[in-house]
Amino acid sequence: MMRFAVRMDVDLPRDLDPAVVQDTLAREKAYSQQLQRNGEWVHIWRIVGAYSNLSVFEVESNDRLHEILWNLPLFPYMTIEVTPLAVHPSDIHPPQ
Ligand SMILES: O=C(O)C[C@H]1C=CC(=O)O1
Repeated sequence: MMRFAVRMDVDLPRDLDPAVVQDTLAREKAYSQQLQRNGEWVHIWRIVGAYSNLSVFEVESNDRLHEILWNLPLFPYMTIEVTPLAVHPSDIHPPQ
């Protein structure tokens, strides 16, 4: 398994139809929660003071992470930064 920290910054256009915004946010929540249930989206944290999140993904490949991110309903309105992670040698709770 490969682990990644992903920062997502959301920037919704101010003139976007409110019905489209509502539908997109509902689909984004369902999509995110499904991936959390299946174990690929391990953590999601709000970044204080920003319409942004910091998430950790555990996936089988770069291609799988790309597929997940590409299919985010909010993808057209996001800037995404991906950081690959390795286990730290000082971690007293290293992942299995
Ligand atoms: O609110 C966000 O950070 C954007 C997005 C990521 C997951 C989700 O449900 O919404």
